[in-house]
Amino acid sequence: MTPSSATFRTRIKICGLTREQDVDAAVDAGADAVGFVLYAKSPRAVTVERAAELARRLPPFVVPVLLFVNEAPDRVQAGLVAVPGSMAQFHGDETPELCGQSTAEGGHRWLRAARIPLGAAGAGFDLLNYAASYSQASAILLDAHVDGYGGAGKVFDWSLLPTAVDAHLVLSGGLAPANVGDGIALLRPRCRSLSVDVSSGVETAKGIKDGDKIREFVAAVRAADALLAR
Ligand SMILES: O=C(O)c1ccccc1NCC(=O)[C@H](O)[C@H](O)COP(=O)(O)O
Repeated sequence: MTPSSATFRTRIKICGLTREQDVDAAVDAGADAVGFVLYAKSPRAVTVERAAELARRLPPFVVPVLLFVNEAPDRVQAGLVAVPGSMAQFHGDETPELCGQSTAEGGHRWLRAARIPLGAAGAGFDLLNYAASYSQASAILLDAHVDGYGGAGKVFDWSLLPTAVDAHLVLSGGLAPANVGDGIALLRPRCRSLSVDVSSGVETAKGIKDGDKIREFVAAVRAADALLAR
């Protein structure tokens, strides 16, 4: 269950990109994936066409992730076709069946966002059952459950998570250079693999990323990996 090697490298997704310079900064800093929010109500929203345009800047092996909230399957499929090499992130109330239906054509990989209540209420979230229900997902992205679905910069109580989850996990929700190392140290031993995802913590405004904050965040992840490899 735990990573096969002590030198496991935590993968990084920088989310909510809207500008060319921010895509370039994320790639240059070492991001493994970049997220484009296709949920129109988000202040970070981009159109499919804009996501495709931004994604054309990506070198090979950096994955464009398209974020959907309760989107119709045909529009999810259209987005995945419009952005070659992309994967979907379902961040609404999509059922396992709907996620599968939306990605079946083309066999796209996809992420399921699990939105965990803040504070002690998070103890009631049954991640083991949730992960089992979404066993076809490439990974379960753990985010804080706040109004507006996501991108709120809020941290849920990581200690409430089970001590062992047989799934690839992506820790998300209020991450920043100051806390990401603690999250990696706590959660990496509990899952098949751990990645991290950040939006607010590397911004100066919603949808406007800061290159220095991105570089700081990546450096903090690398420092955490180095510490755990000792
Ligand atoms: O980022 C948004 O605006 C957003 C809107 C609606 C649904 C999902 C959204 N973002 C999803 C993400 O994957 C974010 O990176 C994640 O929620 C973490 O955000 P933050 O706490 O700001 O780092």
